[in-house]
Amino acid sequence: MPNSERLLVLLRHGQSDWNLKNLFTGWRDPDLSPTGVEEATEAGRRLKAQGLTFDVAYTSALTRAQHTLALTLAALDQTGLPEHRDQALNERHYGDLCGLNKDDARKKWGEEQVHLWRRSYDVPPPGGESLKDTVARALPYYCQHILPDVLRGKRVLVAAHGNSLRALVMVLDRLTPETIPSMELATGVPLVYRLNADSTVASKDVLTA
Ligand SMILES: O=C(O)[C@@H](CO)OP(=O)(O)O
Repeated sequence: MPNSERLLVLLRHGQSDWNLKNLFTGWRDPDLSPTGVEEATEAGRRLKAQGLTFDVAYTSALTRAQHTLALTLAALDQTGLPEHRDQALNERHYGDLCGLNKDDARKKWGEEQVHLWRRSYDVPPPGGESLKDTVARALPYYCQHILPDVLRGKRVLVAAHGNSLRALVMVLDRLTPETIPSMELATGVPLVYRLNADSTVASKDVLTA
C-alpha cells in the first residue's frame, strides 16, 4: 500500500570550496569543502534521528549536490537509492559573476546592486539568470518529475542548491517577489515538507542543529 505521508525533503548542499572562498559559483563545479563533507553527513544523521528514509532522490548535474546526496544517503544507510540527476536543479547561472569574489563585487558595483543580483526575484546578474529565470526551469521539472513521485507516495529527497531550492521554496511557501529576498537557505540543513493531496504544504520542519 503506498504510504500517505507525501514526504518531500529539500537539502542545500554542504559548504563548497567556493562558498568557503566567497566566490560566485553558479554552474561552475567545485566540490565540497571539508566542512561541507561534515555538513552533508550531519544532514543524514539528522534525518535518521527523525526516523526518515527515502524511496527516490533527485539532484543536479553539479558535483557539490551529488556529493552531498551520496554522503547524506550513506549516513542514512541508503546508499544505492534510485537517483535522478538533472541540470534543471542546478544553481542559478551567475553569468559574468562566476568566479568573482563577492566582496570584490560589492566594492566594484556597490552593496545594493550586488544584493539585487543575489536575492531579488527578477534582476538577472550580467549574462546570468534571475531567480525568476531559475523558477522558470526548476518549477516545470518539479511539476513533471518530483511532485508526481511525492503524490504517488514515494518519499523524496532533493539535494540541490541555494537558489534552485529558493525557487521551489518560493512556490511551496507561497512567497512573493517582495518576500523572497529575505529568504536564505543554510548549507546542509534539511527542510522536511509534508504535502497535502492537492500538492499544497501540510507541514514544514527545518532540521537545524
Ligand atoms: O555563488 C553561488 O552560486 C550562490 C550559492 O553559493 O551564491 P549566492 O548565495 O550569492 O546566491
